[in-house]
Amino acid sequence: MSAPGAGPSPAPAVANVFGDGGVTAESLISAGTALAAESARFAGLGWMPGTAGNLSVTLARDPLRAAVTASGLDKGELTATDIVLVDESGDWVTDADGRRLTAELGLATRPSAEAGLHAHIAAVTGAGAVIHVHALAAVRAGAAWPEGVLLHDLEMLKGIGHSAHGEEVVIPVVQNHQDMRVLGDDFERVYIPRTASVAEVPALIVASHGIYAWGADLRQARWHLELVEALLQIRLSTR
Ligand SMILES: CSC[C@@H](O)[C@@H](O)C(=O)COP(=O)(O)O
Ligand SMILES: [Zn+2]
Repeated sequence: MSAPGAGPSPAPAVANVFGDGGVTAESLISAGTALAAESARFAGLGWMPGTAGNLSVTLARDPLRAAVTASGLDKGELTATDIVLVDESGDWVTDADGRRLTAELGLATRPSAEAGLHAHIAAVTGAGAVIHVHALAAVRAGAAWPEGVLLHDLEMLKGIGHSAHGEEVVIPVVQNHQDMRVLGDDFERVYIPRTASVAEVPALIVASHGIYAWGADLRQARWHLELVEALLQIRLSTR
């Protein structure tokens, strides 16, 4: 209990279960609240038809811990507890006795089928949040340019860290696969990390499926997603 005047105690970090990065029950539920709100936004845009799409927030690194949306739910109707805490492989985090966290915190019981790719993208890029939707322009562009979608001389490229003029930017495309380890390897093959002279492209098209976008936090991931989808719409309509 808190001493008088000391304010409420912080929620305890359960190191064995959450990892050593300071993940707490409080931060997990706060992530779930943000993921539900963000998910409703994309469902409203028609980018998550049926139960399509999933989102994650990175909560800790070394080892990686991410809150990912639960599988098979209507992504326009998520609540703060419709999430699962996963590790770097996208698997459920368990405590030292192999027990899952769900009962204590009232969390969902099945992580997104694509949690493995979320965790992989977060690990490789350092992203704080990853969003996956089934937006139409991404799927159309992936079909039109399976080797990657070339963009240049478009103002909105500035919003994903590139120049509006004189730079060729490729949104990578990988083939769809149900095994997230295969998709993760394919992602690494096409991902270009940021260097002093080259800016990262914070998005990946999965052909015949949808698009992943990421950023330092949920808001930046959303901006990247919306901008890339808009850029792809322009590319398709001006070819
Ligand atoms: C409605 S089919 C879409 C799924 O197969 C999948 O691609 C998807 O985006 C949602 O999977 P989920 O496991 O609910 O996170
Ligand atoms: Zn999907």
